[in-house]
Amino acid sequence: MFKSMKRIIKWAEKYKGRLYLGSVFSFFSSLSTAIPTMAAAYALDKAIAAYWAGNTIESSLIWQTLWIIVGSIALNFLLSYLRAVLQESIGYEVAAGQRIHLGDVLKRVPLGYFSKNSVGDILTGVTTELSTLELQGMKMVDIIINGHAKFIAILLCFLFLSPAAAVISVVGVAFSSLALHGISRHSEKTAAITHQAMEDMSGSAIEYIRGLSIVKSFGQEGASIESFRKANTDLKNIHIKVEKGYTPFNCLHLFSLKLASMGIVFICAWQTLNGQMSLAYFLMFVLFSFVIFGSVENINDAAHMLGLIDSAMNKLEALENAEYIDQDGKDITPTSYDITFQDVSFGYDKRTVLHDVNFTIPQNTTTAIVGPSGSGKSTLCSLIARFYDVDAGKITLGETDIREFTCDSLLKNISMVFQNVYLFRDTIRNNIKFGSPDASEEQMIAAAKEARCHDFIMALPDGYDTVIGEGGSSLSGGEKQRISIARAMLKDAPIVILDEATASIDPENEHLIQEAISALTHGKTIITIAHRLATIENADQILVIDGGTVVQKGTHKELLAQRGTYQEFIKIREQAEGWRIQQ
Ligand SMILES: Nc1ncnc2c1ncn2[C@@H]1O[C@H](COP(=O)(O)OP(=O)(O)OP(=O)(O)O)[C@@H](O)[C@H]1O
Repeated sequence: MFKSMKRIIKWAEKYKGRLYLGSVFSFFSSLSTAIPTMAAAYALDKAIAAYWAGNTIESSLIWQTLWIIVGSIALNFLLSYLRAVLQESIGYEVAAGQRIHLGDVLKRVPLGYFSKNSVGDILTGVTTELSTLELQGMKMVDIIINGHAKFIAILLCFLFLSPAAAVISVVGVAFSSLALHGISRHSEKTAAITHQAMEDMSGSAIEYIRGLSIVKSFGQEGASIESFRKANTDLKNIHIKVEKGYTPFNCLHLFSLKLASMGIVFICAWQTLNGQMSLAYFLMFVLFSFVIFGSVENINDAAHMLGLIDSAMNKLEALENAEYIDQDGKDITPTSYDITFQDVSFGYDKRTVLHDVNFTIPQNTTTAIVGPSGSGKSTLCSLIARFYDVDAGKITLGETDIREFTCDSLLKNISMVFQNVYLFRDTIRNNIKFGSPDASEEQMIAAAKEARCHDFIMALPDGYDTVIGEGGSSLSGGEKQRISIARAMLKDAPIVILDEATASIDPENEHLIQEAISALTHGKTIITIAHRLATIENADQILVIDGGTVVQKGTHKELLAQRGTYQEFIKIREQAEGWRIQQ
């Protein structure tokens, strides 16, 4: 339990001063809660003594007692307030910083990380697990420190007035600590399983929601609802099992404290009957016997929660320690924008996808990459942007191996337009300005005009302030494409990687997208996964990829003259587009 607490304090290291000062206030606030009862007992004792002596009760005693009670209540309020001000926001402040940091970590890990770790795992880490720490971390530290502080404060009074009652209290707390240790151990053992079940639940919920359109269109519930149901049942069963395992320790913890309360009442009654304690102090002890353990009782929940927090911290540490792809990268400005692949091989996991790839893309030229589905075209583009690192060989930009760049300094030079456009749930303005947050309104509108999307944006009721749905769900495929082109245009990077849309876009949209692409690529180094014959024909260089290697390389004319994959490919494209090109 204390080990977990130390971890939380380390987590909030930046705010350690506030945390400790808050604990000091917490201790004195606990001490001040005992003062009214003690003052009342003292006054009652004096009053009873005066009554038996036949004297009148001095009014000054009543007033002094009253002022002490009012003063200690006010002091308690002030100290509790100061503790709350100092401690309660710490969790939120640390978690907010950590969330940004985790976002940065995820931006810098290789994309392979997301294949090895499920979205559910990562999502649970940055949301649920971090929230557990954020909402509960400081509270648990307070419950444990405050719980013990309150106990020690009242124990000091006991030591002063009845050492026997103090001994019984310590024995009661010692027994309850054994039970708390059991709760901690049980929680440590089960927390990882509980978190895994929560991650599975998130993962299957994401999968189910993502696949809903398919589920509806096929009128089937399918495997996704099955795994959602299974994850739900597993989570319920694990929660019930954990609660059942925790109940005996919890009962033992509460039982030892209740037994100690009864022991205090008995010993004080015995001392009163023997004339060793006054009636007033006996009443005070009866009251204290109920409150002394009140704060220690709450520690059982904290002990259980600390196990969960520990497991959440393990998960967050694993996320934070993920290796950056650009760990040793430097901010480099390339000497030119020539891109060269030298003996490049690469595979996802163990399966090699690219073998000994060699080619050069000279600056300010257009290279079309063609080849059958699954041949490795997108993988080539991902390697240029360093979404993954090559397994063998090297890729250079200018004269420099791209592994020497930081991701930011490399990607500053590259704009990418994907077939599957992702737009953020934000305004159209912010989506266009995503890669260039400092761009002016005029520059943003100019890019939108060049990308042929200004007119349809202005026709929307809120224009550029229109908030689009997650992933761009409230726009058509063609509109999303053009916004992504405007985004790339505004970035104005010297290298453009383009995955040409093959989706069945209507002729009007295709025409607009082609116009937008021509504006985007003017005077740049272009690498395009090309499907349209016009693009292929006009490229300065065509790379034909098949089975993960470059099988042909040259201009359209040169390749058409050769027998091979390219001729086949062109034949199929001609049939698809319904026209023949002139040789
Ligand atoms: N993230 C990934 N993890 C594992 N394997 C992958 C991953 N992405 C692609 N692959 C595999 O790598 C091979 C090449 O894929 P790639 O997407 O580069 O082909 P492509 O030529 O672009 O295909 P298409 O024209 O259909 O988009 C395929 O066999 C594919 O299954």
